Amino acid sequence: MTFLGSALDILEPHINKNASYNSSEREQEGASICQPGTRERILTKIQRWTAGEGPPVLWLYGPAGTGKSTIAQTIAEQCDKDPKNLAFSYFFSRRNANRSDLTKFIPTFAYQLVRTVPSLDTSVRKAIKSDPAILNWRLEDQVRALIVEPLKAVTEQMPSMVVVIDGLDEYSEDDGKCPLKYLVSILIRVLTGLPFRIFFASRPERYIDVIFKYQQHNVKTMEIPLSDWETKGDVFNYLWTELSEVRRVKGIPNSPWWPLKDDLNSLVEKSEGIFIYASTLAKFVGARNCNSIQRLQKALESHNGLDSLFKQVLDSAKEHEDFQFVMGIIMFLRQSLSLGELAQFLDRKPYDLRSALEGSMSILFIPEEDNIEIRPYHASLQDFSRDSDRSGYHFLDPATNHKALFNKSTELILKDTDFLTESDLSVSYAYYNWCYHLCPLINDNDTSYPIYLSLLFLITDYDTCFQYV
Ligand SMILES: Nc1ncnc2c1ncn2[C@@H]1O[C@H](COP(=O)(O)OP(=O)(O)OP(=O)(O)O)[C@@H](O)[C@H]1O
Repeated sequence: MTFLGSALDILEPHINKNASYNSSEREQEGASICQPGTRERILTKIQRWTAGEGPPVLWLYGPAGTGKSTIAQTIAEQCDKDPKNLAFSYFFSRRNANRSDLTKFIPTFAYQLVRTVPSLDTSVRKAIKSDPAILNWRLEDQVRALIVEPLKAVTEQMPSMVVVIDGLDEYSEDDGKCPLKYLVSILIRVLTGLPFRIFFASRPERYIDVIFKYQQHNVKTMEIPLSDWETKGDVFNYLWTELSEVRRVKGIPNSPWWPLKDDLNSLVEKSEGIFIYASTLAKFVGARNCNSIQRLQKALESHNGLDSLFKQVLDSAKEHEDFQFVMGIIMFLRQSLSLGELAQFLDRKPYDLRSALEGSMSILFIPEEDNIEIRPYHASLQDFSRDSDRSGYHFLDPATNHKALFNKSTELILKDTDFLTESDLSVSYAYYNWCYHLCPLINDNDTSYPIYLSLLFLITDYDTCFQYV
């Protein structure tokens, strides 16, 4: 290795050029910043944090497609302007596995840091010159040699700088790669003693939650759940701006006004505040060479555009052997149950359910408390799961699932020695809904159903029975 030139020249062959907020790969991915008029409150909160308010670590988390990367992109861009205090930005990507290669992570960090603080160039260069193998060292030693020591060597007063790391859930540990928890904990442990503020963003996966909750170095983390921030108004503004642009570009006449405010409101309702729905729709309606007015009408009449997102999440969630069963039960329950009630209903432990559903936390709300209901973030997940044309091999068969629910209900009722008690909500669910789950099975030739039916007629309330039979 030659040492002519600056630290940037030496590091350049060893960095990942695709992962920073302003890489061309990010541009090709369609990375954008938050449209003006959207996300104002949450951006203000994060801007206050970048300016020094609150603990040095921030974790923004939220369901799939709600706009986390767009917020991370906005913060990275803002910090890279005035005052220029972006130390490093790194966007992991599910689609671009090259970004999970951590051998380039710290050299990329050092490279970007030297760009922000040119006076670090000499000490970084010296460090690599003293031992060129640094670039192959383990992560923690690389951070110390390429970031911590050079920062200690500069005499100038360092401003507080921001590190933006997006998509922790998109980092893949496959092929024996360094576990995510090491990466996060090394960064937190080593960097928080320095003038860094670290912004992480990810989906609300349990394994990531555990990393932040149980990290061992007592560094406080500010957690921002994206679902706590109302987005319908933002999605309305977004659609309004995007479709007004479509009207302008396509020369759609102003009278009658297009799009109608009522139509936009219906679309906002359909989106349930999930940005990816709105951005998919805007692309669909605004595509070149199409009749945008007809397309908008079609979008209003059709199901929404979250199917590919559902498939992506379900593909990995179904790896848990119990996932399909528990998911089927949740999708076909007549009314939602809390996690604890559902566990009782299925004669499982709450932990078993959490574990079975672990991979689906970005489309299903899995509460931490047992007394809170499990629910999909987007109601269309149910329609999707029940429609084989949309869901393909993620289709949940109504007969199989109603049968499972009916069987569980009968088991509970027949075991209920405290005849007709309603003290336990899972048993109460069984009493009130066994018939609802039986009805779709009426043509099923399983001979036990007539027997169950007559038994249950005897023990449950007749009004409920006759309502459905
Ligand atoms: N505030 C916003 N203004 C404009 N567009 C937005 C905004 N938020 C999100 N979008 C658009 O919505 C889509 C989804 O956003 P984004 O990728 O940021 O979501 P995400 O929560 O990071 O998704 P995932 O969980 O899949 O990583 C993108 O096309 C993005 O451009």
